[in-house]
Amino acid sequence: MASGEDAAAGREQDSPQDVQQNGAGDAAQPQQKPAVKRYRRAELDEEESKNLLEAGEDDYEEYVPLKKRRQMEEQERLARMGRAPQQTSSGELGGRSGGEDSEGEVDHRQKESLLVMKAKKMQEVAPETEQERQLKEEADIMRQVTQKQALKTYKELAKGISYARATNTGWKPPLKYRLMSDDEHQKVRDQFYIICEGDNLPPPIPSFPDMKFPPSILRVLESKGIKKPTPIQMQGTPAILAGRDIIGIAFTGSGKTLVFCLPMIMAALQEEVRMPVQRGEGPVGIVICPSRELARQTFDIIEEYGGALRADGYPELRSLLAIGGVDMKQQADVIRNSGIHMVVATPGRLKDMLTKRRMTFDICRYLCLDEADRMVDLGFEEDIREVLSFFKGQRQMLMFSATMPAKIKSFAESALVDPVTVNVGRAGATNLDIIQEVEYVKEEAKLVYLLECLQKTAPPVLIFAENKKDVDMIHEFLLVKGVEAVAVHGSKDQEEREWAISCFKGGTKDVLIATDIASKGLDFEGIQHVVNYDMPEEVENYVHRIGRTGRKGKTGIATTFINKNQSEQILLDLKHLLKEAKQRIPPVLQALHDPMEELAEMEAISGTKGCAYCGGLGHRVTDCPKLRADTKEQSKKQQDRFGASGQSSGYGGEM
Ligand SMILES: Nc1ncnc2c1ncn2[C@@H]1O[C@H](COP(=O)(O)OP(=O)(O)OP(=O)(O)O)[C@@H](O)[C@H]1O
Repeated sequence: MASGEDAAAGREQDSPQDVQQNGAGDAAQPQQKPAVKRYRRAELDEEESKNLLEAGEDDYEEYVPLKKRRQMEEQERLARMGRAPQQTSSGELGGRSGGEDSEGEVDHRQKESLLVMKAKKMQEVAPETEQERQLKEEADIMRQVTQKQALKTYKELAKGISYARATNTGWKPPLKYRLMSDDEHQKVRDQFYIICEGDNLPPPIPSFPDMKFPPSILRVLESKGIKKPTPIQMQGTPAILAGRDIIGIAFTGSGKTLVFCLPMIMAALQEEVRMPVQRGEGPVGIVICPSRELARQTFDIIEEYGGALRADGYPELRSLLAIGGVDMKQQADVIRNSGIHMVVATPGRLKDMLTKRRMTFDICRYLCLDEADRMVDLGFEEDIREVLSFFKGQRQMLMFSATMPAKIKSFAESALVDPVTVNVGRAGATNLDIIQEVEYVKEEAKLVYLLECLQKTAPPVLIFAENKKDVDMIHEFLLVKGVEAVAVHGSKDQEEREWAISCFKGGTKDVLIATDIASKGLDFEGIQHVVNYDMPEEVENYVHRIGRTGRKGKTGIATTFINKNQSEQILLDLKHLLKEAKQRIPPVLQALHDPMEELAEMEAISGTKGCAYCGGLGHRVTDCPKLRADTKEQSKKQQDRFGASGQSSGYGGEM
């Protein structure tokens, strides 16, 4: 057997490149090597060279004795660490003083070398930069917040069931779209700023009749002045009609509701024609909304289109509004007595009805979460999970919102099968049809200034405030001043809420004052002005609030009062939104130190603009106030759950 030295020498002769690289520090040797190589090559004629190449000898390297090689390695290591090599007494270069290494010393060094060399190597690795450290930290945070249980039924989780293919509805785009190339489809998407991700993308269809809706539906659309699909409708509707799961993100007022309502009506109609829904059966499709008001609005839309179908002789499609604050027995009776096709619900009431077996999902195959991210934010995630567990098989799942931060998106994706993501504009961006004005108003001057602000436009005007107390206070003040105002917040009873909304929608009241309950999804006709009496604590709420104006392509104004009571972080988020929408930035916001200016490079590297958790553009996830608040809230919930009473705090109730 060869000695260690021989073996080592033999191995290293086999890999001449190592020698070549390691020998870089020896003044004489490395210069000699290429010379030897050149000399040998020069001597070889072409024939010999070919022979040697074939024989594998072209990589000839001069043999370097082990001792010398060690010296060279040591010298190189020292050079890398920035230290000058020491000269030994014998004049040789080496890391140790006192002359030559004995064989024993060589062996000893070989034994400890694995650990020592690893430690040395680690020292040699370049230290992490601040940017790298932060990116790592961000990735860790996002991993933790998105490491939630997949959004599936308990059975699917337990049995590891997952679906590989989207549901099949049998719907196909008209032939002319099928004959178009992918490039031609992409051109249409580009023209309307539609960003679409997924496999086998369905084509965008810029015409309602081409989506093959029955004439009754086309007539209602026309009667409402809805002539051409908006970009989200153009791409989202065909995808849903084809049976695909989708995440739809588009700015406020861009017509998302029809994207999921019309295909649900078609699915219900198809089911009724195939096998009529009997007493106690249903629904075929369900839409879940974060607030009762939004649920009612969506329900009214479905009723209208369903009614038009029936008037034209199509089978009756029965729908149900399942929201809190209304007698559940009445809702259950509708199902028991006649069966239903479509349900629009809030999560809490829906969960109750399913748990009490007043409704089943036996034939349900269509589920839409409207304002999906807000629902998770409002603490409905567990309710949705439970609701989902009542499904008996695969369902087509849709999620819509104007804001959809990364944490929700990944949660959503866990539930979707072969999804299509349709994005029109950046998720969380403000609608560009809104003129955004931000004014610094001292707390004590707000009420008086509000009155002045109401003169900016004709009614109807919408005023938002963060707290119920402020809503009541503003309401009282405006009533005293003779303004025709109504108010809505979560502590008012259902009847009062519905009355206020219908008065405002009907035009008998000029001003509606509300908490964020009315900020998501509600579609009030012709609002020209939204006043934010305060800046909401979450920037997404700002986007939803001001989005009540500037709808249907009309221009609107949003006035937001800010003062020193707002945190710098939310003001920075606001500043970035204004910048993005090319709005005037008031001096008070301009003066804010903006850490994001220094983090531009990091944004480019990570590919995430602003905060991946809440979507705010003025901070990174490591500084997210919402994440901090949510984490605190979660640990409080856990304490409550396992606290002295031993009782679960349950869900927070719907808005
Ligand atoms: N293609 C269209 N052309 C013109 N108007 C439309 C079209 N589609 C929908 N609308 C109208 O635009 C208004 C806003 O639609 P919708 O409420 O669905 O918006 P949204 O995207 O859901 O907004 P939000 O994010 O605030 O919930 C409604 O009054 C609706 O009737």
